[in-house]
Amino acid sequence: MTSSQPLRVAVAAIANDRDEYLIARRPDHVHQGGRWEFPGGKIEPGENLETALCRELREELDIIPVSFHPLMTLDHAYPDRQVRLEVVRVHRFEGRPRGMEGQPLRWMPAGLLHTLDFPAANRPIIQALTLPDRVLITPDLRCPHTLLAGLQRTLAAGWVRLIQWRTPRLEGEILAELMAQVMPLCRAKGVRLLLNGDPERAITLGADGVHLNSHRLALLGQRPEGLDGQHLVGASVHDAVGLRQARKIGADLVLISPVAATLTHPGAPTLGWSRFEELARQAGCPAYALGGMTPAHVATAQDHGGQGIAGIRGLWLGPAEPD
Ligand SMILES: Nc1nc2c([nH]c(=O)n2[C@@H]2O[C@H](COP(=O)(O)OP(=O)(O)OP(=O)(O)O)[C@@H](O)[C@H]2O)c(=O)[nH]1
Ligand SMILES: [Mg+2]
Repeated sequence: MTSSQPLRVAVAAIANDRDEYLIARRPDHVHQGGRWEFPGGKIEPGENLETALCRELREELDIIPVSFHPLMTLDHAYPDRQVRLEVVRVHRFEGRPRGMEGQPLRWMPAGLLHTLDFPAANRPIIQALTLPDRVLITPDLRCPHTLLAGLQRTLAAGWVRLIQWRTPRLEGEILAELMAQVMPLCRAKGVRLLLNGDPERAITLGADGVHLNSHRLALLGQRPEGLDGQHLVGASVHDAVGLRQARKIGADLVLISPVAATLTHPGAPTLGWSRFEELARQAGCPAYALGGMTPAHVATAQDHGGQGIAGIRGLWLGPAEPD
């Protein structure tokens, strides 16, 4: 096998209605043996992803997937083989899963998957399953009271689980004091917050991670120091060059923009959904559509290989226009 021909694998993240995922233990004697996996297997010559998925799930679990959408495509080089995991999220299936090859099965909550031993290629899949389908970006306001009030109203609505805190006009002590109030509010609701700014500052201020704008991303040679596996690193990208850089530094999620026309950058050229899809498929991590997006676009973004949408409008409950 040459490096230009990775082994294509259909991988199924099968969900039940309690947001648990079905995992199986790989037999000891096979590649990555003994580790947990998402059911699936090699795409045979002449098969497409869908036919391979249906065959593998029948052979391994005796179920028929009924409703599913593409989650992500991952290229990974193990020392002994290159794989391309074509990951699908299965929402509905017929039948009751059984380990047809004698493999142990388990339903696991998304939030506990990271505690188990999976093949190294699986990390972005597990990240994707724990990340929500929308990212709230805060409006660029200067008044801490208005921001705090908007945040409280937004958190009370309960629809946001991940926030990119982007207030470029707030600095120094004012930002530090505000974060000291914001972080406990988010924690109490189980909401994660990424500070758009300097990675060191994000850690000092107790954020759950950092969001890198395209300029900061371009300057980095590696994942920012001090951000461990529990922290998240997000990045803004606009093209294939940005995406490569995001992969290089091990970003956990990317925001791809501008997908559609946006009030924030009026008149700027847009990518459109087909270009978004090309980029999302190369991302190697969950990709969100940004630019002119509202929650009504979540399904469209997912149909195009995205994790969901990011934006201010439709998510933030409070004044959003610059003050
Ligand atoms: N099914 C599956 N394979 C994975 C995962 N992660 C991962 O790196 N792989 C790799 O993808 C390849 C697919 O393998 P597989 O052993 O499931 O293939 P298969 O069902 O067709 O098995 P067979 O050829 O023994 O019949 C293996 O090299 C495996 O290590 C995962 O989560 N699920
Ligand atoms: Mg298999």
